[in-house]
Amino acid sequence: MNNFKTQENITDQNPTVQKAASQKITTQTEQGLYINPEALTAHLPTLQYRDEALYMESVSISELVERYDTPCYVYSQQAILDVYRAYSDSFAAVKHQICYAVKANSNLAVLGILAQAGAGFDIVSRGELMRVLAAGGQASRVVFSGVGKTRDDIEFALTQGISCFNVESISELTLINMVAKQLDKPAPISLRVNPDVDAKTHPYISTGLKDNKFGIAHDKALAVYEHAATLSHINIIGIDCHIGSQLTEVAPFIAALDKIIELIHSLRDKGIELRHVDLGGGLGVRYIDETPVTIEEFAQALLPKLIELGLPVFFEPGRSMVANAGILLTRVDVLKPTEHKNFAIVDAAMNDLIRPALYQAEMAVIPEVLPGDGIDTEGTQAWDIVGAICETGDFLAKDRLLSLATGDVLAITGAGAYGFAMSSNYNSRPRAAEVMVAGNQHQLIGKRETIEDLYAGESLWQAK
Ligand SMILES: Cc1ncc(COP(=O)(O)O)c(C=O)c1O
Ligand SMILES: N[C@@H](CCCC[NH3+])C(=O)O
Repeated sequence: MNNFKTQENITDQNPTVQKAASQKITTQTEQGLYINPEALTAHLPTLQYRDEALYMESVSISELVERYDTPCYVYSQQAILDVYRAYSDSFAAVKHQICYAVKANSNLAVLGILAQAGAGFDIVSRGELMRVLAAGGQASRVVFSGVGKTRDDIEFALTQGISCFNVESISELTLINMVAKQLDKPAPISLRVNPDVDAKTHPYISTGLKDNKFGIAHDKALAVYEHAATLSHINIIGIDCHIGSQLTEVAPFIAALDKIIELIHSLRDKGIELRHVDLGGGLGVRYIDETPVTIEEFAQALLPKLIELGLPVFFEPGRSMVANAGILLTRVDVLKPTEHKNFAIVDAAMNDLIRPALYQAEMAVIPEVLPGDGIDTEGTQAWDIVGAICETGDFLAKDRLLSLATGDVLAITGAGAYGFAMSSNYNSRPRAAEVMVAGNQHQLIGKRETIEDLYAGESLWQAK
């Protein structure tokens, strides 16, 4: 049986990393990457070791595994609220609204605790708005982003009384005006401006470059605002931008803000006065050993310009609110060492967590949160942690130095954002359970799907 001795195993075998491994989060060797679980969790807000056992808040992970089984997402309520408060406190010097980006994690319990804390929400579909309302959120604190809002979406959002549509094209503006006229209810809008700023992030999650589908080009925005001002049922109230996700530096945010401020001045010159500026989301998190700017540093960098501007400011954080509040627990089913590579096949897969497959995202794996009593392997080796799906791209982590046995439960950290929210049923796999922890309490907040659930809405062809 394994116990929590991975670090000793690796340092025994490889004296060159002996000292480094004791303090550093990562040690890269020729064989693979070693992640020191204790150094990693020292940077995670509510995940920590007590007597070599892993806890989230005051609940031991082994208790959660025994109760809810694997694969299972677990979220810390405290961690989510702490980040929300960090945003609120850091921007206290300006009037602000934190509109949590629902797409990052749209579980009702997550939305509910944020709604209770006073958060607003950034949504991209009618479905997300319905979730916010079902969780007790207020429509009057909702901003609606997205490039493809339908007539149905617009009608529903307008009827519910959302705060603002972040408009991404002229054709959307025309449609919103038309729907608003039919309902005889003027629509509050911002234009989402694409400032053509390099967010220096993965190309799939960069949204503020002129080649990206998002927003209205910065050099066209003034003309589109002037056009919007002529429309009978459009009420111009703000300006918006969102340049990408997992930004670790503040410079791209500042570059985008400068361009937005320049536009606000030009709009004032044309007699168009705005009531708020929305700077989107995008602040990055530490998955392993990245060093993104903190929320406090982010605020300190933006505040002088925002105070001078004198407009209320909206933010739409998604990842930074929830990523490090969540883990994905998964069990090692099969160990398959081969001549070239060692594969650990676990019970979670790309259908549960697609970020590694889609963006080659590196997420940390904590071994042996519950030791298995299955087939052990000899000490620390490099493993690819893979799912059982029939895709070569089905991996959760590659070349990780770990000591594994079948039955071991592993925790993938940073899984609170874009984890369950992006999951699917590929290969007819039921989606995982979701659990929330608060203090010494825990609760199932998302039931594991059954296989019958997967085809409950389907029917056999009936020949006539
Ligand atoms: C319009 C908009 N707002 C907010 C977000 C949230 O971004 P993040 O999760 O990086 O904070 C996104 C996603 O990137 C988005 O597209
Ligand atoms: N899904 C992405 C972020 C997308 C942001 C949405 N605009 C990720 O996991 O990193």
